[in-house]
Amino acid sequence: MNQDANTSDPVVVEVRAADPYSVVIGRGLLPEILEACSSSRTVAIFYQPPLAQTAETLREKLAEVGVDAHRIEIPDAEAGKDLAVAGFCWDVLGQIGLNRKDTIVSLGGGAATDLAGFVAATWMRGVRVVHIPTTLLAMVDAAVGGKTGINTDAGKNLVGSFHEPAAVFVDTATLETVPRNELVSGMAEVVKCGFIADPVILDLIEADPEAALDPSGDTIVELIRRSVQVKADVVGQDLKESGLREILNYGHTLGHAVERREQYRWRHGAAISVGMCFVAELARLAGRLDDATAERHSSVLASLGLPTGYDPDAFPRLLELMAGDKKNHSGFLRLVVLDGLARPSRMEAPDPSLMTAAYATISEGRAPSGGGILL
Ligand SMILES: NC(=O)c1ccc[n+]([C@@H]2O[C@H](COP(=O)([O-])OP(=O)(O)OC[C@H]3O[C@@H](n4cnc5c(N)ncnc54)[C@H](O)[C@@H]3O)[C@@H](O)[C@H]2O)c1
Ligand SMILES: O=C(O)C(=O)C[C@@H](O)[C@H](O)[C@H](O)COP(=O)(O)O
Ligand SMILES: [Zn+2]
Repeated sequence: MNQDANTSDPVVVEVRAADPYSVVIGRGLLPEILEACSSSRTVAIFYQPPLAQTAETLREKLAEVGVDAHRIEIPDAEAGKDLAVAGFCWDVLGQIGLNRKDTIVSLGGGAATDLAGFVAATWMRGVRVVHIPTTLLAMVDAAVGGKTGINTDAGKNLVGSFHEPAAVFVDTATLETVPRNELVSGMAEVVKCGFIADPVILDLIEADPEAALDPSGDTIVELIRRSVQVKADVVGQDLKESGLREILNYGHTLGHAVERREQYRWRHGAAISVGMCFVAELARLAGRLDDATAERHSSVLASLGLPTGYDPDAFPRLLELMAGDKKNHSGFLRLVVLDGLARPSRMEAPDPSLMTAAYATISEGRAPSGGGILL
């Protein structure tokens, strides 16, 4: 959102939901952001600490067009997805008098869009939210589709709401300050989109993984556009995850368990990278996925620097944690698996011996405690 960044014509992906909205992808999107917010009398900008200067620039520009804009810093990363932080945000909204004609803006990674989206969903039973995702992961995934939430002692994202944004502004110039490990983490969700729906994504990454990770290159913009399109197509058909949307949870059943076991010190993308390798191997052992597609998981994820296995001793605990997954029915584990490339399906009540074997295969040779990969 740097006002000095080179501008070019933005690409727009439409989310054809009940209340349609646009995901605008480009560089230097400040004019579009101001236009999206300027009909509100009051705007609250919830931002993560590294975005303080950007938040101040946005606040000043909104003030120049007569908006009573406030910037409110939230704790970084998963520490922000917390009930006490949501309570703090509600208090601030009360103090600044934000009402149903007004707008909440999120500025930051997926933890910021999830928290601000949740606060917007609950304040006055729902106010407008505009997302400005600033990590790769938030651009391709968290800012689109209306899933909002916080973590509780019972698990990750167990408290939340479906609350779609009024608009999403993906300013790719913001990627230039994102630490490399966060870019790598975001690539896991990009790869997910490749396996579940758009294999061209995998071809682009395999052709040159370093180019894919270049925050100012053309490849990353194409990967963002394709991933956003995958997500938009899915959530446009099934906002509330009554069926199709579950495919976006590919790799997340084990991945969320790893995140919790690591007390959120692992990056989300690193954990779901392991989760995708696990379900690929499980589907292969169950005779549902061909060897080449299964092996392609670990090769493409490893080429980006993502982990493909985890602590060999952790599986009993991970199984306990997976029992709380939101996709489970009637006490049975339900996993998203592939029956082929871009052919997502479900596996219900998986054979425990196959799961143990799949986990052992991906974790072979790993050090206990996950090998210290925090990514
Ligand atoms: N709602 C959804 O559909 C959805 C989808 C995927 C992930 N998620 C959630 O998103 C979260 C992960 O998001 P994330 O990976 O973006 O993590 P994050 O929000 O924790 O951000 C990662 C780090 O990058 C920093 N950062 C953000 N933008 C920056 C910038 N431009 N320059 C420098 N530093 C910057 C942040 O301050 C943070 O330290 C998880 O909680 C996950 O559950 C939600
Ligand atoms: O949008 C979705 O639907 C997803 O599942 C996207 C996931 O990448 C994302 O991590 C999401 O937050 C997971 O949601 P949850 O319902 O499994 O908590
Ligand atoms: Zn995810």
